[in-house]
Formats: sequence, C-alpha cells, structure tokens
Amino acid sequence: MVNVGILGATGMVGQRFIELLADHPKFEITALTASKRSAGKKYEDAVTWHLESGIPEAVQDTVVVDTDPAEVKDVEIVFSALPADTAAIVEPKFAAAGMKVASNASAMRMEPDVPLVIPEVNPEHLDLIETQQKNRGWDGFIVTNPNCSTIALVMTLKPLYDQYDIKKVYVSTMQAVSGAGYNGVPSMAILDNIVPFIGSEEEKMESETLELLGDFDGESVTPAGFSLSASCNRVPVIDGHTESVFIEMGEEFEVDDVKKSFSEFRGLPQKLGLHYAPESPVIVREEENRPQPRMDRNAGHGMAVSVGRIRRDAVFPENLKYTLVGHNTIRGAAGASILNAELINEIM
Ligand SMILES: NC(=O)C1=CN([C@@H]2O[C@H](COP(=O)(O)OP(=O)(O)OC[C@H]3O[C@@H](n4cnc5c(N)ncnc54)[C@H](OP(=O)(O)O)[C@@H]3O)[C@@H](O)[C@H]2O)C=CC1
Ligand SMILES: N[C@@H](CC(=O)OP(=O)(O)O)C(=O)O
Repeated sequence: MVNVGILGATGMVGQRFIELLADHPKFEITALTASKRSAGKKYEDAVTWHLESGIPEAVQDTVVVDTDPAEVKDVEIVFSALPADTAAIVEPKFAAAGMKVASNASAMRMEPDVPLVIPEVNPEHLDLIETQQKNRGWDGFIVTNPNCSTIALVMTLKPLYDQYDIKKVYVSTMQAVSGAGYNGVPSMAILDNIVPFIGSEEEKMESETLELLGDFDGESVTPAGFSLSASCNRVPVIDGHTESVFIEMGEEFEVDDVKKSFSEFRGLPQKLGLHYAPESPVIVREEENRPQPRMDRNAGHGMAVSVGRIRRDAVFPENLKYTLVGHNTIRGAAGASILNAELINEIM
C-alpha cells in the first residue's frame, strides 16, 4: 500500500477524497491536514460532514495536522483540496519536500511545466514532470486535474477531436452548488433562481480545454487550434454539472458515427484497469430527456460522463449539438485527482 495524505481534508472536496480513498486497494490514508482552526482535533470533531456515506471509521479518530510538509510524515502522495490561494503557496512546499502532489486546485494548472491531465485524454503530458523537477530542483512534483466543467466537456470532445475537424465550440453550463463549496452560494441566492455568473469559470474552461487537447512535443504543450466560448451558470442542483454543447464542425459527419465515437472511446486507464477507471468513460443516452443530473451523475460510480440529445442542428445543419452531465466533485474533482495518482503509480 502507498501512504497518502489529504490536504484540506475537512472541505467539500476533501470529504470526497476520504470517501473515495477509504477502501482503495492501493492507497492508504495516513495523514489529514486542514487549516490551523482544525489542526490538533480528531477528524470527526474537526469536520462538518456533508456526504450521505458517513465518515469512514478508519479516519474518525485521525488527528488533523497543520498543512505543512514537516507535519506530514512518511507519505508518498498528497491529494490537494485546498483553496487556490493557499494551494499556490503550499503545494510547491510539499513537492520540494519530495512528495507527489495530485492537485485539484486551479493555482498551478496553467504553469507551463505542470501537467494538466485527464488520464483518458492526455496521459503523455505527464512527461512534463521531468522538466518540472529539473526547472524547480524538486524531488517531488505537482500534477493537476482540470476544472470540473472542463473535465466533463473535454472527455466528450476528445473522441471527436481525434476524428473530426472541429472549428468552434460553444458551451453553456448549468453548474451544481457543490462546485462552490458548502458555504459558497447562500440558499437565498440560489433557491427558485439561476445565477448567470461563476467567477473565472468561463476563462478556465476556455484555456484549460485547449491545453488538454494541445500537442505535446516532449517539452511543452501547444494549445489546440480551435476556439471555444463558454457561458457558465449556477443552478439549484446539489451535485452534477450539465452542459449544452454546440460544435461548428469543419467537415461532414453522421450523428450515428458521432454516437459510436463516444461509446467506443477508451483510454489508458481502461487499458491498464485502474481502480477508478470507468468501463465506458462516455455513456450515450438515447432517451429524449436524458442526461439529467439526478439520474446520471453517478454513472460509472461518478467517473463517467453521460451524453445525450446528440443531434444535427436544425437551423445550422453542418453543426453538432449535445448535452452532457458529469459529477462535479467525483469525476470533476476528487475522483480526477485519484485517477491521475493511480496512473502515475502504475506507470512511473
Ligand atoms: N476540480 C474542480 O473542478 C473542483 C475543484 N474544487 C477546488 O478544490 C478546492 C477545495 O474546494 P472545497 O472543498 O469546495 O473548499 P472548502 O472551503 O470546502 O474546503 C477547504 C479546505 O481547505 C482548508 N483550508 C482553508 N484555508 C486553509 C489554509 N489557509 N491553510 C490550510 N488549509 C486551509 C480547510 O480547512 P478548515 O476546515 O480547517 O477551514 C478545508 O479543509 C478549491 O481549490 C476548489 O476550487 C472544488 C470543486 C470542484
Ligand atoms: N468553480 C467550479 C468549482 C471549482 O472550484 O473550480 P476550480 O477547481 O477550477 O477552482 C464550480 O463552481 O463548479
């Protein structure tokens, strides 16, 4: 077993990490960190637990420590669920102390020597680790996963991008409240309502998508050459981001072939049989009213993206439209970091 720690273990995403790692066949949780407010307390006393699954017995009595590498002993991998501003300062310290940091925070994602990875999409970008260690003189390293809306979108774009010329992508999101954290959106703001703004979300979707699908020459990534425009909205759903996607295609396509590309899409995690690899990363729904967050967010244990309403646009028939749903705190956050770590553990 590999000893792992969770940074920001008491937060929304930290709790998902604990839930997903509790019975992991290869990773054992041996350290939990949080802010100074929580350090020194038993985990069950420090956390306000929000998940239906209950606090796993194995961590209930674990004493939470300060988020400082000196406090985290004999740990090989740390999963970061820290706020971005804290992550920017703290994650490099863990990497410098020799630990492998699988980060879910946005702080380091667009650094040119930090891999931004979805294992089914661009596992080869992990080769940047060598450059990072050389550039920064670290024994450890940082690997990041993308923003939750970006992950779900890119998992559907990848099989299309491999087969078709894509000119432009327009996406409108309907994002669950859990994406903003427990105290992120007041109930008075979101009940009976939709908020058409999520800070920096559109910019992150636009830049991270092109980076993930970009060309890697062994040393750096050249962003993919199409353009993408995102409009992001917060909706009164607890978990599961829904996205309406419109693609301006640069070549002829058949809707049935597109469905086949989605259904047949597989990546390295499936080939290697990684623990959290869903059997089918993209699941095609044929019902006219699916996917829906409540019904589809847990597909593939929350690690698959469901896609439906795949159709040719009636007004602009050279273009493709579909709707997707992905679980934002599993595939979009904790599950994504864990799959990155499983891949690293397997191939490095
Ligand atoms: N990939 C994705 O798309 C998603 C990413 N995220 C990202 O994951 C991260 C965590 O989000 P979320 O769980 O919602 O946040 P929360 O606010 O719920 O949790 C934050 C955690 O960090 C700890 N913390 C806060 N400040 C400090 C500090 N100064 N030093 C050390 N620890 C600190 C908190 O400890 P304490 O309890 O003691 O305060 C808590 O454990 C964020 O970067 C967020 O943007 C979130 C959702 C989806
Ligand atoms: N902003 C996302 C969640 C998030 O924290 O994203 P990021 O990991 O890019 O900061 C949401 O609201 O649903």
